[in-house]
Amino acid sequence: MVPPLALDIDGTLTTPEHTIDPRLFGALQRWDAPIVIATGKSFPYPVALCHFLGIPEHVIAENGGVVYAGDTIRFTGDPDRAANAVREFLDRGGDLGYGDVDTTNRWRETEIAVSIDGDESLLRDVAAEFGLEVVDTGYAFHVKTPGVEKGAGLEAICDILDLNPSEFVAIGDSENDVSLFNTAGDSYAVANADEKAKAAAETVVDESYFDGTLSILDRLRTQSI
Ligand SMILES: O=C(O)COP(=O)(O)O
Ligand SMILES: [Mg+2]
Repeated sequence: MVPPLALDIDGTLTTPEHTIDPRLFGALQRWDAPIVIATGKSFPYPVALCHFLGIPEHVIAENGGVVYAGDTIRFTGDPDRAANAVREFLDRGGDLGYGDVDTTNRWRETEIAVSIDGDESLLRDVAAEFGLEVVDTGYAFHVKTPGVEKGAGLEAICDILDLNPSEFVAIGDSENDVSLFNTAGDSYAVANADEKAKAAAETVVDESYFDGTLSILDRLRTQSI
């Protein structure tokens, strides 16, 4: 039996060009155990990914702020505080960096993302004043409520689906995956992972991006035979 998976998206299921690696489709469609997609992206992104992969929508979005599985959706965090902090960031000359339509934040419900090119030190100052934290995923800065984490999201999904987090294998690439690694029974970081993710993972593989994830899936499949 292959183990249940908790998979990060950016840096883990993607290519260096930020696109979904097309080999993901075959790899996950053949996976005979629950799969949770756990991301910092807003809710529609992982839902759409599951939908088009043809797998059940077991989703942790917004770094744990939104959890969806079965017929249940759960929200955690303080969206008003995040909105107030970002208003202050903008008032002091900061820029979210996503233009007027801003599809990165348009459907965000519990936290706010700022472009990785944004003013990090201003953002960190303002977030601290509002009692919020900033998570750097390598793809964006996320202004979020402390304690809202992918790991807590995995516990919530397991509660909904009557699974045990210790059965899961987590794969990720950045500091927003550390809590996921600590909650799952086993954990892998791909070679492009940041230092925090590498330090927290049980195993760091030699390959990067989806090459790394595919090598982990092959390894898990072989171990399960
Ligand atoms: O949205 C981000 O900044 C990163 O997303 P990820 O958690 O899927 O890597
Ligand atoms: Mg990632």
